[in-house]
Amino acid sequence: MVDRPNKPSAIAPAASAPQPTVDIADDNSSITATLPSGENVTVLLHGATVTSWKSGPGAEKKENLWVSEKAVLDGSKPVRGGIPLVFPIFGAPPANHATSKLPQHGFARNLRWEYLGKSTSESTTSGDAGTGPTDNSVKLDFGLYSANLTDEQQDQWPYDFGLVYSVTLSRDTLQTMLNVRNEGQLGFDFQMLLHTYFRIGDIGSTAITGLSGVTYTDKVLNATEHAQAENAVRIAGETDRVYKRIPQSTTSIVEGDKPRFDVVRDNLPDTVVWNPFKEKAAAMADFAPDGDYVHMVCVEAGYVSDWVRLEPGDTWEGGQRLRSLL
Ligand SMILES: O=P(O)(O)OC[C@H]1O[C@H](O)[C@H](O)[C@@H](O)[C@@H]1O
Repeated sequence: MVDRPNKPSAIAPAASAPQPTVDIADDNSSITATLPSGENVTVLLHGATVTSWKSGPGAEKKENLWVSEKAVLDGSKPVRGGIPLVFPIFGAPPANHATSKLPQHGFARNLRWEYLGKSTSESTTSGDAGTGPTDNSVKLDFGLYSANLTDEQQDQWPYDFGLVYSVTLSRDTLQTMLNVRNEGQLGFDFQMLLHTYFRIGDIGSTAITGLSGVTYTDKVLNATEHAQAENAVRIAGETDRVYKRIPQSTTSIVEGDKPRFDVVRDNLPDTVVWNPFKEKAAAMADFAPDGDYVHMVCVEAGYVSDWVRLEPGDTWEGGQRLRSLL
């Protein structure tokens, strides 16, 4: 028999057993963080786009985000799905404005971000004091700086800035926060938006609530202004609405009579509700399968009805907390 004096004791005391830790996988194009309880998030460095977020009570975690089967993930165009980050302009830029030369939705979703690292935390949930199960969370930080822009992009938007985007995963929530710092000598104006594509069962039985009484611009109806009369926004055709200066902080996505997601805005006054529906979905080269518009809805928290003004040396922070109710 082989003598193995250094073999660790098989009956080590429980207290010294290693605690399960957050797993981080980095394949040089994306970062995936997995909690010991199985929830996970993947962030593509291209655009710092969240491309997957899985959670749920059982061992089999469920995908919360919709990503097109034809989404382009190689950095040559923005990702059709997940959470693309829109900065410093939402939509087509206005004429005669500092953003006029930028592409639709700006440059942040088109550039490779830097992974800055992770921080983890643990909290003990209720139960007997100190002995309940442990809840882990992990925060992934990503950075984009004016120096990361091409010369052409720097000419198109000639400001010095630093962006830090923090994606925090905990048991049933995903928080995404953007910190914007003006590092230059000139003040600038920007818009930002978190273009979240939620995966849903069926658009026909889905409603968006929490927008009652809010004024919106209907981009499908020639940018006309309306007030949201009903509590539930239902989608039965192409929908593209900018809900502005919303007093309530939470917007919910309800499937049938069951709440499915809560979107809690932090320092973001507006929300865009978008579904391309049948014809527009079929016309988009990177939207697949064509019929999947029934399985997605975009509820996009942002600062888009106005501009955020940032003077030299100042910082601004805003974002969202998504809760998956499974
Ligand atoms: O095709 P994209 O540039 O990704 O934009 C997709 C959509 O984004 C937002 O929801 C806008 O309100 C829509 O007008 C736009 O069509």
